Amino acid sequence: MPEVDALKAKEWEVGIYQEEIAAGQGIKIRRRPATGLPPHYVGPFEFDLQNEGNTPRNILEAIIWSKDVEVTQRKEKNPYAVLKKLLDKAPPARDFIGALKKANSRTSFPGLIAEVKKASPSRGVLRENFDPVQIAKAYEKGGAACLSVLTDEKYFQGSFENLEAIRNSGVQACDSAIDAWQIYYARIKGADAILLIAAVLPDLDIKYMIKICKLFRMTALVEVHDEREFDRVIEIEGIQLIGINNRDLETFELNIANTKKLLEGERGQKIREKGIMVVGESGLFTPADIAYVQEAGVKAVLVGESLVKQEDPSAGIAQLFGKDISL
Ligand SMILES: O=P(O)(O)OC[C@@H](O)[C@@H](O)c1c[nH]c2ccccc12
Repeated sequence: MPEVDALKAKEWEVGIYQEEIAAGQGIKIRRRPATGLPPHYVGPFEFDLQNEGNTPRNILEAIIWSKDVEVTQRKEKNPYAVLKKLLDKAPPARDFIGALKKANSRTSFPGLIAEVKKASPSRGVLRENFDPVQIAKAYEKGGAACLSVLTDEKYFQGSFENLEAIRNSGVQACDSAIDAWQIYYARIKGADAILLIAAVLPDLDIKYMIKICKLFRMTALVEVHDEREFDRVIEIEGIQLIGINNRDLETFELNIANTKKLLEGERGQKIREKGIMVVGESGLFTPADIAYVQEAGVKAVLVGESLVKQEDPSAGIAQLFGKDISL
């Protein structure tokens, strides 16, 4: 069918154009493998070249490629027309940043976003007897201001069902969002916030997704890992919450000094001027770690492993802060 081929050719051209824009912003993660065109469209030489790009370069790229396939399939089952109707039935989004601020002034510690995460690609299974609702309740009892719920099934053994089951505290859907569809779906399942990763999303996508969040009264937590990502994101209008990930998602390397590095000097100044709240993410295990990122300027922290691994996640929070921060 020639029309189908023509459409494929067009999609491929648009894809290449998008990859170029992303690369120009320093984004190394490719949205999908370069599968190339039907062989009769390009010469055999180009076709071979394209297919060289069909192995993901690192775990983050592997996650994005499989997410792209997943979202495409999910969209077919639940197209926008269906989601739009369900949106009205969803419980309204709650003030995620407000909850963090409140916790920060109540405890004088950074507001805690506690993560409900069964497994991760870097650490494997973190907790065998994993009951998401029970863990969420323990987090709340222990004084967490908000929750982060992994929805990715393949790499984090999470799900949207887990998200839906946990609706007592402010919840953030933690997934590699690459498409607006995921924001719609997360909102329907009860999410108040969503994570957007600057290492994956070009500026225009971030801007677009922030608009959708605003429309749904959701909070976007925009995650950066290095100076370049920070400098891109800080210029985007309407961002209220920036996360600094101490974990490099391409290499898994952890370094909590990353939070400090990105908040020093002019960057720290700028973020304070703009009144943007900063979340210190990943690799926080001790009261000293919490004190370190707080000293660097964060008003909130996102913590998974060190809490979810504890038999009693509630007690885990008190251990992490060196103090009982429950009401
Ligand atoms: O388990 P840790 O080291 O406390 O990290 C939590 C959180 O920062 C981490 O899970 C995370 C940060 N950004 C992400 C993006 C996708 C998946 C997971 C994440």
